[in-house]
Amino acid sequence: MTDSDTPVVHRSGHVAIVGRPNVGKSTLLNRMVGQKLSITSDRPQTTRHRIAGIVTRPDAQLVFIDSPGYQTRSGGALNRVLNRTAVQVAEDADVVVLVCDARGWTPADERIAKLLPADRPVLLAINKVDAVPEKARLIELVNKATACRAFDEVVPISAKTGRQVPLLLDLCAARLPEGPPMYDPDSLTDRSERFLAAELIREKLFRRLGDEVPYDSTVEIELFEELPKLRRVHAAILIEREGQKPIVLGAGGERIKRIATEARQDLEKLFGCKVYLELFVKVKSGWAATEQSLRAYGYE
Ligand SMILES: Nc1nc2c(ncn2[C@@H]2O[C@H](COP(=O)(O)OP(=O)(O)OP(=O)(O)O)[C@@H](O)[C@H]2O)c(=O)[nH]1
Repeated sequence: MTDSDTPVVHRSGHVAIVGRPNVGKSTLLNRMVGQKLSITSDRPQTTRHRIAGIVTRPDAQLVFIDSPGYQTRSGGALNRVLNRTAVQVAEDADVVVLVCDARGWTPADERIAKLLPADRPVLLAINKVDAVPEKARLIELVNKATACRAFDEVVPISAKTGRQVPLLLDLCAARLPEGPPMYDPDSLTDRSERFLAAELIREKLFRRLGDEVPYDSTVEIELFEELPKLRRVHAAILIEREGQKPIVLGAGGERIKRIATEARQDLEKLFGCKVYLELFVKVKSGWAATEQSLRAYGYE
């Protein structure tokens, strides 16, 4: 029998990436898809939306869904919505990747592990192994994790360096149901350019302002014009109070200018064309207070 006689099995399906805040889910998604789609920062809970990153290979199409980090402490409406989205993401997927931090298995990891559906493959990705040189610590973590639930596979990875990420990708692909691709092979995400623009601006905002960023601030795209070789974007950074404005603007507007420049450069790379970005600050008091107003901003 020659290779060409071998029946070609094609697999496709959804892979949920879940885990507590800050373990590196977005970094992993970006690494797998090879493009900057999901925002990353040192600040927990910067991911608030489900984002599909799509990997198309000859044998499989994997549609990754990034979820907001599970917030295991109780909180306001924003946290309730984030938690609901995260559980739902896992339940909607064919394969679940639980990401934890190699530096330690925490009670929060344990609670999330137990929330995950029992009737589909769950893989444990122990991320940031580059930060833990001692093997004994990893073994201890594996023992703790596997004592709390069974995993289909346990894979130590580094989303940052890419170590063992291809293996994780293969293990996910092998567990998807047989079927044709669900998306065009050229697409990287089911999110619109408009959505990605808001996410990238938000990432720059979080990075530039660190702990100073007003926690509930978000970004609203007020204009998104798609021209043949140009995108014109007007975006507002929404803050809670007038008093927070100087923090975002910086002295002489220098901070917001830098945020805009960095976001524009990333957007130009992502869209492959020139981007005119106008960024401004708006006070929108009480936007995070109700689930209804969250829905209005696209939080499911
Ligand atoms: N050393 C190391 N750091 C990593 C690795 N992967 C991610 N990080 C860092 O961990 C931090 C959090 O990464 P994110 O990808 O934003 O984490 P997340 O889980 O998506 O966070 P939330 O959006 O809060 O749920 C960032 O500073 C990353 O650079 C890794 O493999 N090694």
